[in-house]
Amino acid sequence: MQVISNHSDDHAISVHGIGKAYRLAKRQATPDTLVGAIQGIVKAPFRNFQYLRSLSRANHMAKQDDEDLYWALQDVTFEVPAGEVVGVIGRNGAGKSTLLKILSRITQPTTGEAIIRGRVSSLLEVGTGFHPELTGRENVYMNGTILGMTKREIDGKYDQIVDFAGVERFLDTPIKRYSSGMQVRLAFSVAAHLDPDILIIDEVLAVGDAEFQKRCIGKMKEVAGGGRTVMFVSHNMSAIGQLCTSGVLLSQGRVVSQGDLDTVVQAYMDDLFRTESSIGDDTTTVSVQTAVDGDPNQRMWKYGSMVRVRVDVETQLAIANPAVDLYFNSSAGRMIFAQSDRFVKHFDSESNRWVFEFLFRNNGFVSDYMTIDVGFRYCSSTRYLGLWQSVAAIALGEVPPGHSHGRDCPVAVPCKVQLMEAA
Ligand SMILES: Nc1ncnc2c1ncn2[C@@H]1O[C@H](COP(=O)(O)OP(=O)(O)OP(=O)(O)O)[C@@H](O)[C@H]1O
Repeated sequence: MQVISNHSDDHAISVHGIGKAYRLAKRQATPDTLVGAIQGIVKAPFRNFQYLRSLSRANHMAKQDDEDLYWALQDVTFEVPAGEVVGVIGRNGAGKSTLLKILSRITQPTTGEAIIRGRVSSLLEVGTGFHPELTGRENVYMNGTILGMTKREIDGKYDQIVDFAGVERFLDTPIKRYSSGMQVRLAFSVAAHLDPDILIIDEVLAVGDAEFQKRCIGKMKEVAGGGRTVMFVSHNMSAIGQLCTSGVLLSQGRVVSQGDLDTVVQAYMDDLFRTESSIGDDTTTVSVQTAVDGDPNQRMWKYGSMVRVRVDVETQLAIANPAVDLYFNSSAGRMIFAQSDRFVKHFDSESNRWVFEFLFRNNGFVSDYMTIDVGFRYCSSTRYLGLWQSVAAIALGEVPPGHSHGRDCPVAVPCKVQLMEAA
């Protein structure tokens, strides 16, 4: 249950059986009588004491089958040779940030140990590592000192840090007045320039603009080229591919693939980019299939190609006005565009199945990937049924050289929506 710093061995990072448990908050029962309320007040100190003790037990005596615990990481074991650039990937909530927090000593593992060989510099959530009341300049020196650098060493790096971050005019302004973009630029610059042996970066590319992202990747390459070890979390597979030499794939807190980058990324794509799935309840099943240019196995929705989203609805309910809604979301979880078919005129009471087809052309929306939320609902005077789930995801390609980026219409445009009775 510890994070150890050590300087022998060829591995910069060795992680053995790391687990991290969080204790789930329990809802307190509300008394419904006056006597119950008085009893509650009398017993409160004892209850609080028990609760605090249970919180400390999460770190020391956590059992894998304890129902009050949520295991964000379980049995995570891997080693990173010095000088390697490792991409840590996985779906939202897989445990990536928790792992980086443990390696950066921001939080302690509940089980297992991490051995870190060398000085670690990390950039985790926006704002961590900075004191909000101190100025940009003071924070640069504070971070350098924490990393074990002398004032003279920091002086030597100072101009490069400020240059890279582009915050010259705000150096004497307290950090709390910086925008989140400025904070990230400065934090990244500090982390990357202070000569760490191990650089740990969590999803910095999600905050900055495209130009800054490019410079970050360049800088991280430079750091890696100097023989440093880099651990980099990103949802952006193109950035991972440009930068990393190996990967670790986390799924539900466990390592499911590690080593060769191509193999790890492929395992992630297979897991993430389902082309078929279904949701439902006792009465209704909604199945969704995607196909790109007619190929149901194709996961890449490239510039210029068509994606067909087919939604099959089978229901035992006699319903009117069924509606299917599609929401396309970026990998950062932001909705990019939506398409609804709310005005279904055709309804055959004999049939309990419909097929909705939506067709979209990629007119220049290129990024890493999008997920599709599909919802089916109907309203009647007495009943409402709503089924919502993220059911499919499609990876986007690059715009081929010489083609327009479709700036006038960057999102895909639905070209056809139709309702057909199933055969
Ligand atoms: N302080 C906390 N208390 C309780 N649960 C937590 C805490 N921090 C993280 N978790 C949970 O642990 C799991 C892993 O979270 P983590 O942030 O490490 O995932 P992630 O892979 O980085 O996700 P994302 O890609 O969305 O950033 C999530 O289910 C999260 O809700």
